[in-house]
Amino acid sequence: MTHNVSVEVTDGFHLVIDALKHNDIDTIFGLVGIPITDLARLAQAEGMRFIGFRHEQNAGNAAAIAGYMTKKPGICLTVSAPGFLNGLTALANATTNCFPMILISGSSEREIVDLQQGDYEEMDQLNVARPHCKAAFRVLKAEDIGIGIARAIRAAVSGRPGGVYLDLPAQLLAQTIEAGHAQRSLVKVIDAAPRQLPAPESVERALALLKGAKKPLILLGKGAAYAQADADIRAFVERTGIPYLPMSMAKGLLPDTHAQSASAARSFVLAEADVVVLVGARLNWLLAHGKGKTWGKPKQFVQIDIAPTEMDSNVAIAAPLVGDIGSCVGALLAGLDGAGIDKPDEEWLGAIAQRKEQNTAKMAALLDRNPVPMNFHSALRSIRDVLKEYPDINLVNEGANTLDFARSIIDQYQPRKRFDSGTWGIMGIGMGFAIGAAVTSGKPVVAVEGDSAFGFSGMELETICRYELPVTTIVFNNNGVYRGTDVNPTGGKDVAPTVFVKNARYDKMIEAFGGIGYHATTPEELARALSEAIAAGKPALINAVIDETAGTESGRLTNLNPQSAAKK
Ligand SMILES: Cc1ncc(Cn2c(C)c(CCOP(=O)(O)OP(=O)(O)O)sc2=O)c(N)n1
Repeated sequence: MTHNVSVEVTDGFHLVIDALKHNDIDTIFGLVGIPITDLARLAQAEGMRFIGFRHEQNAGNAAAIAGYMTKKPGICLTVSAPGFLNGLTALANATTNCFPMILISGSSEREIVDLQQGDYEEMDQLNVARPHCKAAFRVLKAEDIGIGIARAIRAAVSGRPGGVYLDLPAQLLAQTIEAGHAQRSLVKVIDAAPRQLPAPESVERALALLKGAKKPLILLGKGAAYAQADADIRAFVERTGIPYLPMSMAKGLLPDTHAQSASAARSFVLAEADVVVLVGARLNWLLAHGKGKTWGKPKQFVQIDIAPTEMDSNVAIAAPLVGDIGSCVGALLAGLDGAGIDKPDEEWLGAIAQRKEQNTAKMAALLDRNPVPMNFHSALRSIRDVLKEYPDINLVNEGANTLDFARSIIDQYQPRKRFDSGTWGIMGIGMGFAIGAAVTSGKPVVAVEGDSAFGFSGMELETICRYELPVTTIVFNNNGVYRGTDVNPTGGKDVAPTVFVKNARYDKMIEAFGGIGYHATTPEELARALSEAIAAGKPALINAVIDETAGTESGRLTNLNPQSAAKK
């Protein structure tokens, strides 16, 4: 006689969801399709949030900014090949910016891909991903899903955070596995991003260098914001009395109105400082590689970074401090009293104050003007004055002139509230970051967008409306990329490469999805619309008409454009 013993089984679909939830991950950003539609349905049915997008790059950007805000990897889920490739830009950008995220894509079976037999959406995704992310893994057996998710989480957040690719062939999801065995295969990641303490001698060396400094400067990078060591970083700045300069996404670690902020004297302090403490700021193109006329006189650098190989990347580092930023800053603070470091010279502080006063007066003169139509400055003054009333607002910002001017005009008062084009200067992060920030924080978001930049992700207005997110998008509409005045030299029918439809009404776009559209032609109209939109807490778009002649090609990066011989 045979006995039918029923064995409870589960499958790969359920195991992926169980493994994510087992590690306290509650949200997936993605775009459904073969073979992951049912995975998205199941995630939602099992109590996770699945935020469905209109393009995978925006879902990836939302996952990346969620990782930056929480220090837990954001999850992006896509279909194979084209969907994976659309997500790959966001994965690469996350890795470049050190945002922890995991791109999970369905894929074709190995035996078909490796024989190149022409499967539906066939691509060797694991090998395509590898050069563009921090780590990449593939899972072939259901019992390995738990360890695969664990490896991806640890790789994304440990050491220097970044993007991780996890390849899930379609048949893995349908694989069945005995339920008890499945449960035992789950892995809860313990201490995913362990503290990495600096060597005592490195701390002493750094403090000794600071002791000898006459014109010290602290430079805060977005790594300092990511570290969530806000109190210690503020204490280090305030106890040393050293002037500081925040990179754009580090703004708000101390309020931009802080007396020690040297932002209004940026060029002066970079050129004149003698010892510079880099806190989670890499000496890449954003800091002129630490050399040349931007940096003027020879400097000595203290560099705090979690990656030892970051040291000497561009210039010699006199005092490398390798470890996680919280541990490094904490060690400096602990050694401060015993190091006998004096407050900076009054002459140095006075020179900075004078330069700040001069530059602030120049900016005030620009901001006080009220040209018709608006220019970047009058529009940004209006936004600045409204946002002053919302110190915890999330601000997304991209464009060329819109990015450059907003960075110095709109003050930040709290850390991890400004999200922008970052290390790559990438366009297209706008709506993805806005959705990621709104879903992650549950708080209002204002996205200040160049009209070209907005165009990269504008279809996500429907996503914002569908989830009723408190996102107000302000489109700086100057009729084109950088500006709207270029002309086709041939006189032909085609407009110039940088010009858009004149006087477009982007506010009508959001109305198509039930959002609130505003059309603003003056700073007063802009301020009124912005205040109303934030108070309403609903999806809104303000079409801000900006003088089409106001832009500069490539904003402050004009010098990066190669000059064609014909132009010389
Ligand atoms: C993905 C991508 N494509 C193209 C660019 C080149 N680019 C582009 C296309 C910009 C848009 C500038 O136009 P805008 O209207 O957004 O901004 P402003 O009007 O504020 O100058 S800024 C910039 O560097 C980029 N950085 N990233």
